[in-house]
Amino acid sequence: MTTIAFDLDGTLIDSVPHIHHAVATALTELGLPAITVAETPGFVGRGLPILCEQVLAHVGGAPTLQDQLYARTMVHYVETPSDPSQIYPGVLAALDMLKRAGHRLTLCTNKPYAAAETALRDTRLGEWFDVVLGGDSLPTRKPAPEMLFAALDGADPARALYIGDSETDCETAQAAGVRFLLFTEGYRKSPPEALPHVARFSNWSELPAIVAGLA
Ligand SMILES: O=C(O)COP(=O)(O)O
Ligand SMILES: [Mg+2]
Repeated sequence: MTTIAFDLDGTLIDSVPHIHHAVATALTELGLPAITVAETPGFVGRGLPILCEQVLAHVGGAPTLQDQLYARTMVHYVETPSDPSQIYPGVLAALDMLKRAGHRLTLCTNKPYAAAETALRDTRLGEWFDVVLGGDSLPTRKPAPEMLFAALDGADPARALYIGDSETDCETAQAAGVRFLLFTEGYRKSPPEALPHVARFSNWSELPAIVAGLA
């Protein structure tokens, strides 16, 4: 049995439309210009506090509005249903095969826990994971390694795997001493070669065989 940790946004779910809706609605409520869908991936990956800080700078809003933007975005994050059709193709079959192979599946996302919980509930992805950790579950968030350590629950990091889409995930895996697998269709900013990984895949149907070769 291998403990496998998964990232959420840009890895299991193409959540940019949902995130964009929440942030753009919150910006409008605060009387600020909205961001576009195309701009949104550039703000995703380091958690909601950093997203709010960067979005405010981008639209020319006062930094003092950060707490309000966070609070309003959270309301829409939690109240707006997540669409199960935004799960990347092949994710459910891959999770099913990995679970049947006896692996322990866990989730490590920088999305605030309440928003992750509702997304996992709406998409029914939640039932696959033994442990779910969000960006505010611990005093630190990714790329600090504590979230991965907590998901491993004492298992040897060197025997575990972490699957994610971004620079943040790669740095987290490196900090924790966990092998990193890169899903290439998410919200990465740099080329795949720039992110050290033991394997990469663009289609979830490839993952069970990759894991079988590494576990
Ligand atoms: O909320 C974020 O910034 C990113 O979330 P993720 O860690 O699931 O990619
Ligand atoms: Mg991600």
